[in-house]
Amino acid sequence: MAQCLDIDGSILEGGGQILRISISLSAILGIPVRVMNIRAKRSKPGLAAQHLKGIQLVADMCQAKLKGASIGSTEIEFTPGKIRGGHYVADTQTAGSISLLLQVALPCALMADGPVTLDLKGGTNADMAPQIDYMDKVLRPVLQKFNANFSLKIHRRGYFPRGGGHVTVDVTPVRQLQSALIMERGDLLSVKGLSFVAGTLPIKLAYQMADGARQELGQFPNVNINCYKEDRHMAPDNCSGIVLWCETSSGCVLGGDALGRRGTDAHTAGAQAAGALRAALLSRACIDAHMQDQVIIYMALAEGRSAINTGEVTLHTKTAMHIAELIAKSKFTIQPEGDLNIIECTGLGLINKNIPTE
Ligand SMILES: Nc1ncnc2c1ncn2[C@@H]1O[C@H](COP(=O)(O)OP(=O)(O)OP(=O)(O)O)[C@@H](O)[C@H]1O
Repeated sequence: MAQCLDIDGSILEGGGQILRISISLSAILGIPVRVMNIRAKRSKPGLAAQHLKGIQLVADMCQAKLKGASIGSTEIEFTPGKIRGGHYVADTQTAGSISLLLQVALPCALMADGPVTLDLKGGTNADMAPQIDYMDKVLRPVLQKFNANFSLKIHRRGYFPRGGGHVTVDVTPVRQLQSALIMERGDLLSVKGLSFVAGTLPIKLAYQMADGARQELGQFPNVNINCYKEDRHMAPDNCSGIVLWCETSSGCVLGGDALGRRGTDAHTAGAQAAGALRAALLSRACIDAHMQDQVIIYMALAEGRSAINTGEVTLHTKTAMHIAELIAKSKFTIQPEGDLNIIECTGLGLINKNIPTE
């Protein structure tokens, strides 16, 4: 077993993402890690429910030894074993994000020795995290370019503060991730979206969010936003939100999303989601700002050179690159090109020996 690597959780972004990417890479590469100063830059440092359940999920998947993992803990040690296929369950028991449980577990599931089913419980549409619909409509097609495939089924929606959402994700592991060149934006084909309300909130809020989004996206063709109210069995609690995604002729998929807020005009949530997408489209970036940090681990593990043309590089992305360089030793570069930046990496080309050559 390799020597234990110390990771400082307070560097750069200093949030939960450092922990997730460290644990995923530790499990995949078989490198024990000690993560210290966990979420040191947050107002309430240490592990919250989503982080704790996420690392326990990965520990389960690879029969890791996990020390120091409890709510509020600022230091953990993770000694991974072999990643096994099978059925795993994680429940944040709060509105802690299901998407972020998936963010830590998905790269590991792709390197398991057999098919993986994840039953994930918590928040489906939570703040400061991708909405589950973003994972399905934006992350999924982007990851397909890396030969990383998954399917997801939403059984029940969970919102702040109660959570209670339930999503099943099926993952077929791969022998090797492939590199991706996401460099040509192409022409915009269409913008699609969903604008929802749930619980006792009136459907008019969904229409107002969609109106706010359409106004912001006025200059683009084929904007089609589906407004609806969630079935009360599927989503008993109150919430509203909007998720937008677009496709281009070269196969780029970009998104933008927002949740409605009590006391804030619903138009504003729509305009916020659309504003993020509009800015990315006008800059001719090939992925949106939130996708950047989420693809770094796949670039680090894939075979060969990946390159992605994107907007301003976020602190989350620089943080993910730093951790990937530290644990996986993959080298990243950022090359400015006018208003855009090309993120490049020659990946490890990790081979999952349990999966036969196709
Ligand atoms: N609106 C959004 N749409 C899509 N992805 C998002 C959105 N907001 C945040 N994300 C993504 O969710 C992840 C959030 O990571 P981050 O470390 O900030 O959160 P966290 O684990 O909840 O920890 P912390 O509370 O410490 O910030 C990042 O991958 C980020 O890109």
